[in-house]
Amino acid sequence: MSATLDLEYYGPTSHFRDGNLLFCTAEYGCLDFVPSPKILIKGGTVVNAHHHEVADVYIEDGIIIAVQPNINVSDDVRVIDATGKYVMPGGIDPHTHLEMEFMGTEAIDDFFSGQAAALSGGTTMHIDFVLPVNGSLSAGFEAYSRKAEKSCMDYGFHMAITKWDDDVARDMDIMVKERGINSFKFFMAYKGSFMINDELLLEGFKKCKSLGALAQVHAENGDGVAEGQRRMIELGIMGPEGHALSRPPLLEGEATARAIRLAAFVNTPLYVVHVMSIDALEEIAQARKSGQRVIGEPVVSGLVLDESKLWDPDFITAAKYVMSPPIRKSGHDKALQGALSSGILQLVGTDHCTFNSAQKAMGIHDFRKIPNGVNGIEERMHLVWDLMVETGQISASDFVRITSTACAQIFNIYPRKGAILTGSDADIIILNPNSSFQINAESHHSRTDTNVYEGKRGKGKIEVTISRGRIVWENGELKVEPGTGRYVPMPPFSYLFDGIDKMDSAYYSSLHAPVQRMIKTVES
Ligand SMILES: NC(=O)NCCC(=O)O
Ligand SMILES: [Zn+2]
Ligand SMILES: [Zn+2]
Repeated sequence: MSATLDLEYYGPTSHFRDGNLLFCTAEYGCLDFVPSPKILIKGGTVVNAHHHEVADVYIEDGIIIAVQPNINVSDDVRVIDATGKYVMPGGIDPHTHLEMEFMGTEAIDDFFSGQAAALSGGTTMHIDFVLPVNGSLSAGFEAYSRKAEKSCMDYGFHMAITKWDDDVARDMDIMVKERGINSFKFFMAYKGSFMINDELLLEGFKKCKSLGALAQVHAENGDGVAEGQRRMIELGIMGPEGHALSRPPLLEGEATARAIRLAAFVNTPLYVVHVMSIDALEEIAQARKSGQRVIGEPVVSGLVLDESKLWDPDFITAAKYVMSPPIRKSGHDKALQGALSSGILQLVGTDHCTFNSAQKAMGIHDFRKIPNGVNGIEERMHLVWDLMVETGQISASDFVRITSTACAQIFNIYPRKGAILTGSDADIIILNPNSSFQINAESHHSRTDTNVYEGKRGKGKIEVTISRGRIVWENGELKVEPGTGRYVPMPPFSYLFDGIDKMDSAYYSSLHAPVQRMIKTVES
C-alpha cells in the first residue's frame, strides 16, 4: 500500500489516507471508522465537578451532543434509563504502570488487560509512565507506543527521566512539542536503577519549566532507604515486613520537602505522586499554604489499607502488599482522606503495577527482591465512592473532581475529558448508589492472581461504562476489543503555569532593586 500520512497524529494507531480510502496501522481492530451508536441516557443525576442536575445526555459519534432535561430522540437511538442513578464522567487514573519492566520482571497487566479491568471499574482513561530505553526518551516512547497498540481505551503518557545529558534535554523538547507528553517523573528512590540526584532534579525542573511541562516526583530518600534496608538485613529481618520497616515515613517526608523546596527555588509547579504518609502531606499542606503550586496525589491503596498485612505469616499474602512508598500504619490512611476532602490533596491515582504470586515469590528469601506494586485500576472508583461519598466525607461532585476532572485539568485535556458537557468525549459511567460491589481475585478482570482488596464490599455499583460513545461495560459484561484505544496527546502549559512568568519578573526585579538603590545613592 502506498500511503501518505495526512491525518492528525494519534500515536501508535496512525491513520493513513490513500485516495478515498482510509487505513489504520493498528495491528488489532480499530473502530475509529465504524459509526458508534447513538445513545440517550435518560433521567439520571448528571454530576460534574462544578454542578449537578437531573438531565438527559445525548451521545453521537463518541461525543456528547446535548445535556438537558427531556431530550426527545428517534427510534434508532439506544435509550438507557438512569432514573435514581448518577451519570458521571468516566474516571481518569493519573498513575499506572502497565507492562512495566521493573525489578527483573514485567508487570503482568498489559495495555489490554489493564485497560479492560479499568473499564469494568468505571475508568475510561489512564496516564502511564514511559520508561526510557537505555536512557533514550525517544526509544522509550517508541517502545511504549508499541505496547499500547493493543489498547481498548484512551490513554496518555508521562515520561520518567533517569539520567541527564544533552540528548535527554533535546528529547524532552521533542516529547513535549511533537509527542504530546506534558509531564516528567523523577525518582528520588530506587538507588542503583532509576534514582537521580539533586543536581539532576534541578536540571530537570528547569527544563520542565521552560517547556511548560509538569515535574513529578517519587519522593523517598533513596540513600536513606538503602541504609534502612542494610539495617534490616543486619537484624536478620528478611520478610515483607522489612519493606515497611526499612523505608519509614520520615524518608518520604524528607524527600517531599526537598523536592518542594527545589521546585520553589526554580519556581516551577510540582506534582508529588503516591503521597502515602502524614509526613509527606504536611509538607504539601505547608507549601500550598504559602502559595506554592504543589499537587499531591494519594493512591487508593494508601487511602484504604494499612500496613498490618505486611506482617502476615503467609509470604504470598504479605508480599502482595509490597509497594513503594510503603502502605503505612493505620492513621496515615485517615489523614490522607481528610487531606483529600479538604483540598490539600487534589486527585486520586492507583499506581496500578501488578505482579502475580510467582513474580512476588522472587523475594521469598529477601524482601528487597519482591517486585514493588499493587493493583487498583479496576477498584479505584468503587472504593473511593464507598470510602469518601458513602461516609459523607465528600459530595458526588467532589468525587467527580478527585477521580476525573482535576486530572484532566492538571494534564491540560479538560473539558475534552473529565466533564459531561456538550462537545466532551463521551466517556461516561452510570453508578447506582443503591447497589453494592464486592471485590475478589476470582472475579476481577486484571491478569494478576491476587487482589489487595480481597473480600472488600461496599455501596455504589458502576453498572454502565461508556468509552468514547461505545457501551463497553453493562450487565456485568465487558465488550472490549484490542486496538480500539486512542492516544490522547496532552499539551504543555496547563493552568498551573499561568502567572509563573510574572512571579519570575517580580523575583528578578527584587534582586535588582538593591542595586538600583545603591546607584541612586551614589548619584545623589
Ligand atoms: N510504586 C510501586 O511500588 N511500583 C511502581 C513504581 C513506582 O511508582 O514507584
Ligand atoms: Zn513511584
Ligand atoms: Zn508509580
